[in-house]
Amino acid sequence: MTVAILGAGVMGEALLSGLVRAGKRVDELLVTERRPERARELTDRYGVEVVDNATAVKRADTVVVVVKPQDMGVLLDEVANSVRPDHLVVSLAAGITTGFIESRLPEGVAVVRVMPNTPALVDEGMAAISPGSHCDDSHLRVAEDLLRSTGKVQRVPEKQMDVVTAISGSGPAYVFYVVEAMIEAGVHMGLPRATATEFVVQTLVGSAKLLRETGEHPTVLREGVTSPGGTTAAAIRLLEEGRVRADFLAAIEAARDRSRALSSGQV
Ligand SMILES: NC(=O)C1=CN([C@@H]2O[C@H](COP(=O)(O)OP(=O)(O)OC[C@H]3O[C@@H](n4cnc5c(N)ncnc54)[C@H](OP(=O)(O)O)[C@@H]3O)[C@@H](O)[C@H]2O)C=CC1
Ligand SMILES: O=C(O)[C@@H]1CCC=N1
Repeated sequence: MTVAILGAGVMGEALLSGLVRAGKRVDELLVTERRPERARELTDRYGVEVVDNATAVKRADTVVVVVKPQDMGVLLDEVANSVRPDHLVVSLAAGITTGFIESRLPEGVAVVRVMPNTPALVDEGMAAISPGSHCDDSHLRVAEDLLRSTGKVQRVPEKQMDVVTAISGSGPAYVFYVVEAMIEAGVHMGLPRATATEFVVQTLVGSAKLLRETGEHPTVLREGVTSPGGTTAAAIRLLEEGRVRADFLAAIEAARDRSRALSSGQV
């Protein structure tokens, strides 16, 4: 089965590299890119063939579109004539609905909407997938197999996609933001940057593993760290007074609203 990835920037390359790591044959992969230097880079790195969008679609069974939401309309118009009824089109674009994609393609084409995230680069991705109106279970299974090469995959109703985008699609950025803040705090108080980075990153990895392996609620794990009258309680008190929890809610609502706005074509 030949898979074409249209637009191999950050997320397209994450999928491409995951498929290659998972043992997908490179001669069953095609990539498209606008800039020749980027195309050369991808060929050098993965040995993958880079072609134009129409050629990629014609030669592929599954077409994965990974351009920015703002570029989707133009790209779909460009390839619509090359799309066949037996194609599966998989979109990784934030906000863009399966209805929007179906309306730009020939009647009856199966479309799956996916929201991946960048930990896919290290096979720890979390992807949500939703079927369009012409999808059956076999289409969803093809999309699941593709995404499983980069981490976990879960089916969700499309109406949940904007929230999922705000939580797990954008989520790594929130985590990196907290990591940055913790490293800066260490440096501010005199730790060498390399030392602060090592301590914060390992704390993050260890905490994530603890959450996953124990299955405990985060509140229980936090209580385990928070000794009565101790250091953690002093820090958490400040975070609560700073309304950090309320800010997270407002920030994630803003991301959800932005995803909704992208679906209605707002740039
Ligand atoms: N980055 C992330 O964490 C996540 C991204 N996504 C989604 O993935 C999509 C891509 O995002 P991301 O990878 O970050 O963005 P990038 O800008 O890194 O990648 C998009 C790529 O598509 C190329 N491109 C644009 N138009 C065309 C075209 N007509 N033909 C061929 N190639 C084209 C761009 O080329 P050029 O450089 O010339 O513009 C660029 O290399 C978005 O829709 C985003 O919502 C989803 C989840 C997470
Ligand atoms: O910021 C964005 O719009 C994309 C979608 C989710 C993560 N990055």
